[in-house]
Amino acid sequence: MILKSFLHKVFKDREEFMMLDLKHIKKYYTVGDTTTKALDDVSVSFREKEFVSILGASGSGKTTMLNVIGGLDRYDSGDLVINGQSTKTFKDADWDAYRNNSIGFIFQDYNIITHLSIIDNVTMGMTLSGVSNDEKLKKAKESLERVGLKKHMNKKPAQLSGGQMQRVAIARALANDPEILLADEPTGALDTQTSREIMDLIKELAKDRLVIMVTHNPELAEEYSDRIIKFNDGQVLSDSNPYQSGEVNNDFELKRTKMSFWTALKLSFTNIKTKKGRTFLTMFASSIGIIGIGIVLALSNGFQKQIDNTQAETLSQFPITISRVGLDSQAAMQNSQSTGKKNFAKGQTVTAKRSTAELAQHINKLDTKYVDYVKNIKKSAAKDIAYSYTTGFNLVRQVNGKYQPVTFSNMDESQTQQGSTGDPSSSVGVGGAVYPTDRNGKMSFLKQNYKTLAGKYPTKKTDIVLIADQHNNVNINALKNLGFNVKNNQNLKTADLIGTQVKLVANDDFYQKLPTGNFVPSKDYSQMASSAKTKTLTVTGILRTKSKNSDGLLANGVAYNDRLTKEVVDQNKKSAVANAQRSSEQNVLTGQSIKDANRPGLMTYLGAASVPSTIQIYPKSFDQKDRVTDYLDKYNHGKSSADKVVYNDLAGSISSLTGGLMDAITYVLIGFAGISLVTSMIMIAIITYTSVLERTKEIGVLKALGARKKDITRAFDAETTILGLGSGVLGVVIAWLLTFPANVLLEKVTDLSNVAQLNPWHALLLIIISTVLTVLGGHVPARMGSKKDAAIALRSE
Ligand SMILES: Nc1ncnc2c1ncn2[C@@H]1O[C@H](COP(=O)(O)OP(=O)(O)OP(=O)(O)O)[C@@H](O)[C@H]1O
Repeated sequence: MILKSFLHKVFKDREEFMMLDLKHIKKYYTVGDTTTKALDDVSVSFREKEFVSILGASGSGKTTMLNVIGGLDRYDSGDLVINGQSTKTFKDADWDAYRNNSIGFIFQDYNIITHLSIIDNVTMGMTLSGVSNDEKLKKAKESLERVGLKKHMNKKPAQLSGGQMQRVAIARALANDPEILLADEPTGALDTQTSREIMDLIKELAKDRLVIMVTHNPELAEEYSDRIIKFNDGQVLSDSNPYQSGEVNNDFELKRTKMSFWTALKLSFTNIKTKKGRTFLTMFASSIGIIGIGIVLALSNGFQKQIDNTQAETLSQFPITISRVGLDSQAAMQNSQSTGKKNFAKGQTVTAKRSTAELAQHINKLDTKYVDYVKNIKKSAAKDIAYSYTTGFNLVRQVNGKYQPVTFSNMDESQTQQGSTGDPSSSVGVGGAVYPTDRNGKMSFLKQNYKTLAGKYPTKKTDIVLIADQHNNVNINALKNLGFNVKNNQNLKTADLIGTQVKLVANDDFYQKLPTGNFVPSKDYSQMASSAKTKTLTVTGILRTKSKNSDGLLANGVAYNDRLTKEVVDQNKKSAVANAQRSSEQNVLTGQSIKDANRPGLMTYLGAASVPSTIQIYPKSFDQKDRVTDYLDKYNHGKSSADKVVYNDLAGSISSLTGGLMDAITYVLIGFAGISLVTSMIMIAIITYTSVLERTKEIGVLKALGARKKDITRAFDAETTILGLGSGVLGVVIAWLLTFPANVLLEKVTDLSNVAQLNPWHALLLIIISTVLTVLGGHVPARMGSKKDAAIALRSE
């Protein structure tokens, strides 16, 4: 042990430790049919501290040997022993670390990364091995000082002379304090004077390390180096001072390298800065897709908001309607599916089948139980509920001094044949629109949706109104059926209509019983009019819709309060004719037998049944509508299909239609804009590929400094990240700016203000998409770049 340390000391003093040992190294290049033996069984050892020059003809394998020693190129066979450690089992990461920790490269053409500052060039190796910032800077300054560049430290590489550039390269090689300095014709590009200065410097450095220099200049080699090895055809021809044998200093340990993403970003950023114009154009071109999508989203957002607002405003006015005869959309759908088969039937039979329309028809049982259920809808969800009873109104009016029967219908009565259907409600006395009373008893429905064209809003149950459309048209049949003698397009004074009185006669006064047991309307109208039970209805106003949206809410013609119908039903329920009808199998008015289907209609007409024919529920707001429909759906849970009550939600079907339409348009437009995104992705791939080609030399230098494949990929990924982020932000900003002129234009054309609105979340999403797509597009060329052979990369021009 003591002996060993003694020997160690003695050998160390004599600088006789062995640093490198090449054992039968072979490196062949095969291109096509020819094989070049660049290194053909080379065995040579190097001391820990000496200055070795390698001479030889061009193509004799000098650079190849330097590259093999420096770990830039792999030997085919043999072994390279570093400090006693074989490199046969070295993995990529070990080679990377070896280059970084132990090797300093100096090249003929300096290989300075021109877009980085001098300091950054010098510190790159240390950056890769994760040396702290302060230490890096300190060491970089030291080594720059050592090569005599203290004064020029803040210049850009392009501002330096050749000699100065080479000094930077030497400073870079020194900065990490490597054991081995490899110089490939370091003075090849320099004049004699500068060459000498550089050689002095290298000689100085060789005092503490192994320097291996390839040169074509035998004089310089003779003058400066301790040992000259001559090469010929890949073999060692002569060696002026061969190393025989000796101790090995066994303290070889490698520190792994790793480039942080931050370093990669910095590297890419400085590179991008050297080509600002191109970068901006690239970003702009690839932002076009983002601009497109941004605008489409902004517009569709705005339009959807507008549509939603309008819908909420207008469609909430439309009631959910439950009629005695409803449309079962589910049954209708099933049926249309089964009849939708394309094939023609085979065989010689025909099938008896109910029609689609009939199958879809659903008879709702609007009994008291259901009415009570509906009455319990929360007031916060439904503001008004109108129950219409298609009960017959027995009406008479005095025309030209004589009472005559009239109706509230707006059908052309001369066209309908009375009694033909056996359901009098289809032809007589029924009609007109029923408007609901608020659930708190007030009559705000009309005030909300209609304004008075003439007269006043109704205040009592017996007040009735005429509904006109926005052009002041009133249904001519409604007027004729009230006994007015009018022609089409005839103008009437509102004063002539307001105050019109109609007598509403009770069943018992209106019908007389015949000896046969049937009932017929009595003919003595003036007596009916003066009966105690008769009510006087008065037209108090002519109303017109407030906005286009509520047009059609009530039918054009006579409208009356739902409480009036309820009162008539209650009155007529106990009438003789109703009682008779209840217990009769025949129509007590005509004596004809009645079909089952028509019976409920007839019963309600005569007031014998007090179930409503239609229930209209007015949701408080568009949002509350769902609560109402949910409530109605709940009633149907677990009921047989015959007991189910189906409703018609007109507003719902309209809104789902327009919503779907907007979505569809948006998707199509985004699809188009998406194509340009893909285009820009391809463009980025091409640009990254170009960048990889342009930076081949840089890749070689980084690898010589110990960068791993991953680090190279990372450097290019960082570049595409910057590009993608830039184009995303640019695209979003441009799209946002474009919303302003777009809004001005849209306001001029459509009267809608502030339609285009870019949602900040969408903007963020677009930036992320742009970045991710760009990085993806650039990743493949980045990988290609990282796989470039370092030795070949350094040889590239
Ligand atoms: N990647 C490669 N593919 C094929 N052949 C190669 C490759 N690299 C080097 N060679 C060949 O190997 C031989 C040795 O090349 P090397 O560059 O080591 O010679 P050199 O002595 O350094 O020459 P010079 O003094 O001109 O730089 C040459 O014949 C060269 O053509």
